[in-house]
Amino acid sequence: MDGVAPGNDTIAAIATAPGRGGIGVVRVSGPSLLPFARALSGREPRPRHATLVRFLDRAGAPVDEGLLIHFPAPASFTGEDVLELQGHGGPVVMRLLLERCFELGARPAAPGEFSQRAFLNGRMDLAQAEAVADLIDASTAEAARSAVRSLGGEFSQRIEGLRDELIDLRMLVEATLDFPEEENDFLQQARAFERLDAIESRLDGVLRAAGQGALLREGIRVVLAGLPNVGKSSLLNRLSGEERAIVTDIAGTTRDVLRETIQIEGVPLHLVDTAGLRATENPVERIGVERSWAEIAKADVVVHLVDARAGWSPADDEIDARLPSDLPRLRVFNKVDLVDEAALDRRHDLLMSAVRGDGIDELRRKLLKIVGWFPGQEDVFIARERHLLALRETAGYLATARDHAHSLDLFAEELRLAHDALGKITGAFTPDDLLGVIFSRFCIGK
Ligand SMILES: Nc1nc2c(c(=O)[nH]1)N(C=O)[C@@H](CNc1ccc(C(=O)N[C@@H](CCC(=O)O)C(=O)O)cc1)CN2
Ligand SMILES: Nc1nc2c(ncn2[C@@H]2O[C@H](COP(=O)(O)OP(=O)(O)OP(=O)(O)O)[C@@H](O)[C@H]2O)c(=O)[nH]1
Ligand SMILES: [Mg+2]
Repeated sequence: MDGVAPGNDTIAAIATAPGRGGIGVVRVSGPSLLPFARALSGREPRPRHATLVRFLDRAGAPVDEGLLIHFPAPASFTGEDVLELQGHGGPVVMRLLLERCFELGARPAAPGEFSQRAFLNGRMDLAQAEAVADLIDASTAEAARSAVRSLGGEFSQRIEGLRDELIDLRMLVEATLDFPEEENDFLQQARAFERLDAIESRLDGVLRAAGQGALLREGIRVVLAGLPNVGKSSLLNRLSGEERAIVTDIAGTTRDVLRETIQIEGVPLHLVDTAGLRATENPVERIGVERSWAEIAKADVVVHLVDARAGWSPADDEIDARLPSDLPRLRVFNKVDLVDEAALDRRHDLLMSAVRGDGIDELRRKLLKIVGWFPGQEDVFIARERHLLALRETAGYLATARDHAHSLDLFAEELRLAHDALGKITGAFTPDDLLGVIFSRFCIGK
């Protein structure tokens, strides 16, 4: 994509996935599209009305018959003139319609370029534009609902509320910079530290809420690990409700990594079943074990399964010691249907039977708890890792500001940095190259 200068050229893309049946939309955005619309249809479309037209080729022969809608600037999605060509959605006819738009002077839209123009023309802020992409990519209904909340501006409004308080404080501080002899007095009198406290606790609330939104968006990677034959694949099948993995009583059944995404309370859980961890001469199994460790390295949480009949063994100690030290883990004793619970050793977080179903609900609850999901929330807005980083950066500057209370200059500077960091979220202060990266990850036509 050529930077982020507001485009003054015309772009076009197929905005619906062409497939069997149904209709398809080609979307066009540019500075002035009435001549375009006339050449395309031989008609004068009425603003914001669907008009049944023939889309004509250069020779005036119909390419397709469909609905044409003209959204004159600035009341359109991008803030520019927008045309929508709603045709018969087959891949060939949609391609012909798109080619015709190129003939009339449009060029292919880059990924995310419609949203980018909407952002650059002030139709939405950056967090809202990102929510468009997150809505499309949502993997659960809850994630989709949260994305709609962010799209509607709930997240942005909370950021703006914070920003306004920060601006108030900054104005106070900056106004006093010219009177250095009053510094100490000033910070006390203006209740600067109380204001800072208030901002910090508000920021804390946003950070927590955004953390929940990021969980909904990204989901969590749960790796099922343990010695061979303890029931990892049985657990994957139980949680996904499908006979996804091969289960046998032969130790070393699973070799390749198996993935299955499920959801708990709308939080996507990316489950990974792995080869049982043991030293082995078998070269195929050994590669499987290496892959298990590679998955563990990328996990958000490990479910360490143990056969309850054998209990926690020295081999389990070895596995546990080799897990990354900060990786959350659940020690789960499986196959409790085969043992007398009273006789069990106590080194477990949970008792379970993948076959009979004991402990499965508790496992679900514990997994959510361990990654910090609070059950029963209704007003979550979608957020991204990028937003969390910006919020943490803001918090860092505010904390440093407090440490610089002896110098109004330094205090003011840290507040300025906090303000800039916060501005990255809505795009009020986002470097162009970062914008390019963000929008290039959207799909074409968005
Ligand atoms: N046909 C169609 N459906 C669509 C879209 C689209 O572009 N075209 N959208 C694309 O994402 C989404 C809806 N988002 C939209 C957002 C703003 C405007 C728009 O024209 N806004 C003007 C007028 C507002 C009004 O009339 O109230 C504006 O904001 O000034 C259109 C669609 C989903 N459905
Ligand atoms: N009774 C009982 N049997 C179980 C339970 N969970 C698993 N099994 C049995 O234990 C055996 C091994 O199960 P798997 O799920 O293949 O074990 P795994 O950990 O994936 O084994 P590998 O892939 O070889 O590492 C199978 O015969 C399962 O039917 C359980 O909760 N109760
Ligand atoms: Mg297995």
